Amino acid sequence: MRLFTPEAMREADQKAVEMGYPSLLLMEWAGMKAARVYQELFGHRPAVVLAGKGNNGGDGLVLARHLHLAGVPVRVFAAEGQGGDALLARRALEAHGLEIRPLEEAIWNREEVLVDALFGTGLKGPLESFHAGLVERMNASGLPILALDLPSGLPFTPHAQATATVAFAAFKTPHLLHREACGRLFLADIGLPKVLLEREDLPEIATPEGLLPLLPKRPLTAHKGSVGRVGVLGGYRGEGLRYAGAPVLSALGAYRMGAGLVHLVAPEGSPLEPLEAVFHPVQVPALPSMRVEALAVGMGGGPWGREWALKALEARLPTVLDADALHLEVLEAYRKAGVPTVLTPHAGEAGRLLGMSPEEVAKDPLRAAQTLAERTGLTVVLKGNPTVVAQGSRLSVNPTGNPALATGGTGDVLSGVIAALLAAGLSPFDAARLGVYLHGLAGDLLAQERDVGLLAREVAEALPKARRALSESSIPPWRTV
Ligand SMILES: NC(=O)C1=CN([C@@H]2O[C@H](COP(=O)(O)OP(=O)(O)OC[C@H]3O[C@@H](n4cnc5c(N)ncnc54)[C@H](O)[C@@H]3O)[C@@H](O)[C@H]2O)[C@@H](O)CC1
Ligand SMILES: Nc1ncnc2c1ncn2[C@@H]1O[C@H](COP(=O)(O)OP(=O)(O)O)[C@@H](O)[C@H]1O
Ligand SMILES: [K+]
Repeated sequence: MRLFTPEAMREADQKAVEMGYPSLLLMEWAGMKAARVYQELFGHRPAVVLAGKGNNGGDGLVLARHLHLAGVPVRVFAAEGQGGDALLARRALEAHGLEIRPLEEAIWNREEVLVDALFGTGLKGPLESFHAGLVERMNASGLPILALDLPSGLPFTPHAQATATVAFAAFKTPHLLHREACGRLFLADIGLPKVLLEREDLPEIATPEGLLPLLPKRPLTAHKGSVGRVGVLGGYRGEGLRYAGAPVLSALGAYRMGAGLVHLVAPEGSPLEPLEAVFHPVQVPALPSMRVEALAVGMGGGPWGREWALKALEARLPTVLDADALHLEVLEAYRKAGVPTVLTPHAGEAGRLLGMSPEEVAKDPLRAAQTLAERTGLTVVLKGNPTVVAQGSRLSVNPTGNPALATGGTGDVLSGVIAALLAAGLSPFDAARLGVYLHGLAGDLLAQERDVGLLAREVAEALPKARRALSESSIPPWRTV
């Protein structure tokens, strides 16, 4: 599945029309599907539809007609001056005898649900004056808001803060970059010819269907030496073993992701955990002899991070470089050596590598991840919401994960997860996108019970359940209607 920009979506719509597909059908399906979601979420609770004068407003007018036909009480406030399909939608609604009042008179009461059909992909620049005020009034109402296609105002501020959003035909960038404003996500197939949605040049959204074939299989004859062995190198002696837990969490991530054996190389005196690991206490960063197929390097390494990474490079094995191992000259050495490498920076670490502030990175994570991948020639996992995986010109945006994961050590777990998948034979890009998806899904499963107060080790423990959920496709990140 591809992530569309508003422009790419407009192109697809235009091409559909050129192919002979009537745009009015798209609008009809959009409004009808959105009405179906409305009823699923709110039943017969009365609706107030707020419609702009473009096609997004047109979708709202179609929805109003379908709700009316289904017996849901509807009041409609619409901007004046519709043309094209939106005008036809208006006439069709009027034909049913529904009164359409001017948008300026929009008012609602406590029993109602607001349908935001003000602006979709056609918005140019931030909302101002009347529209800004209207959206702020909607948000302050405390009423549920169902946004059609996009919460109006996105990607700018102010914007509607939706309870749920029905995206039409495909997800667009704001759905994933401003997930918080969208509430629950629904994806509505509106009958757009499928070929128009196959755009290899656009970033992919990682989906359960796309990732499932990547899950390493475990044959009956599997043994601990055949399913992938991981070496974890990290920790730092100088500050009284302050981050001694980081490599342990990485080892847990690797085991819970299915590694057959995990070797833990850490400073002398580090905790001998997890019990299942093979321990290699060292005086200084070193690469002991061990039979492994992939490495996770740098967690809790502090000033030792650089040395850990340079020592690890001697193994010439697929490697995950995390945290303190992330230095430009280290990355250059890995690129030169041609070692399959995944780096896992958060916005702060990526910003340091790119010479940007963390805020600039977070503002456009797709571009930041791609720039870092191009500059280093390696596979980049830019962690955050959303996490973005980049390699060369390939970009994959991850839809799982939630703020419950914002707690110390969850990134360490992720490095072990990706290393386990590398050890199982996946390519860096596949190990990264599958690992990130399952790690986020583990967090989502836990957040169903508790949305704060998670421990990183619990995220590791939830990984097998996430793996099961993926193979049964039982926890989709959105609903398709
Ligand atoms: N074939 C299609 O094109 C389809 C489009 N659909 C809907 O159409 C939407 C896109 O429709 P449009 O391209 O008409 O655009 P919108 O309806 O999103 O908005 C366009 C209108 O907003 C005004 N506007 C833009 N920026 C503004 C600003 N900052 N402040 C105030 N007014 C502003 C424009 O002058 C125009 O009147 C999609 O999001 C989707 O909801 C659906 O009906 C499905 C099919
Ligand atoms: N708000 C959030 N939404 C989704 N995922 C998040 C959020 N906050 C943190 N995470 C995830 O949690 C992990 C945190 O990693 P990191 O910052 O390296 O932590 P640490 O160094 O403590 O292990 C990353 O995988 C990140 O994507
Ligand atoms: K909208």
